[in-house]
Amino acid sequence: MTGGLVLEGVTAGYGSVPVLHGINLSVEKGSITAVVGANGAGKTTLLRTVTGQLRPTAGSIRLGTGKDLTRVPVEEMVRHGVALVPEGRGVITELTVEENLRLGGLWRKDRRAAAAMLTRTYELFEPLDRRRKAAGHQLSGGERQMLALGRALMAAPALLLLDEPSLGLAPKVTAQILGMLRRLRDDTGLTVLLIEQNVRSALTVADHGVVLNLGRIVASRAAAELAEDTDLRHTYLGF
Ligand SMILES: Nc1ncnc2c1ncn2[C@@H]1O[C@H](COP(=O)(O)OP(=O)(O)OP(=O)(O)O)[C@@H](O)[C@H]1O
Repeated sequence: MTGGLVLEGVTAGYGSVPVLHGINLSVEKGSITAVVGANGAGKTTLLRTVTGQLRPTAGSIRLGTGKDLTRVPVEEMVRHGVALVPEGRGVITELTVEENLRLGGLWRKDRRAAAAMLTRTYELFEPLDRRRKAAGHQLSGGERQMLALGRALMAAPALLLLDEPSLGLAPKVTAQILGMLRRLRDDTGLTVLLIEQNVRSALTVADHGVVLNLGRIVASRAAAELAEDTDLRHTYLGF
């Protein structure tokens, strides 16, 4: 397996209280991995640790390129090809769609590449193309999620991390957003790590599924297989 992202023995937490205990996880390059688990399982903590908002107290986090992310400051992550779509979406509601997107590509020195990426983003997200001049606060929940995704893609990441993209969205809109992730994976070979409460949707879109329980990985399998494992669903996912 080619690692898009590899975690080895990662332990992390808040203050002296560990939340994640020796996490080993390999996200295959060009695939979508969903991390699911009950409330408090440690999903958000895992994402915070990969993105450098929290420092692991043990273990390592590496990209497939070999780049060691373990001590990379959060603001440097984007330069190493790591982009986060945060929970609550992080769209700047006072700015227009286009201004938000341009912010995502701001750090890139190559202005022509950034302009090309903007065109590409509008091709991918047709609803955003129609609402270029609309302010963030005028958008629907689904459009905001699309904008957050588009903004992250403006950085041309190799690894995209998403925190609860379905939060507050109608099932149809969730399916549309998650369908876009699949298209992106197919078109660009993007590696995706997805944290979701919505287990069914997540395992439908993902190639691989990981179940987290009390800060430990208790299952790591093909997503379709996990979705069919009734015992596992009852024990760890509550349905
Ligand atoms: N900032 C914090 N300080 C201290 N403890 C925290 C903090 N954030 C989370 N925790 C604790 O870490 C554990 C894991 O929380 P985390 O938010 O990572 O879980 P989660 O799986 O994302 O759950 P949820 O879906 O409810 O957000 C919980 O016991 C939580 O109380």
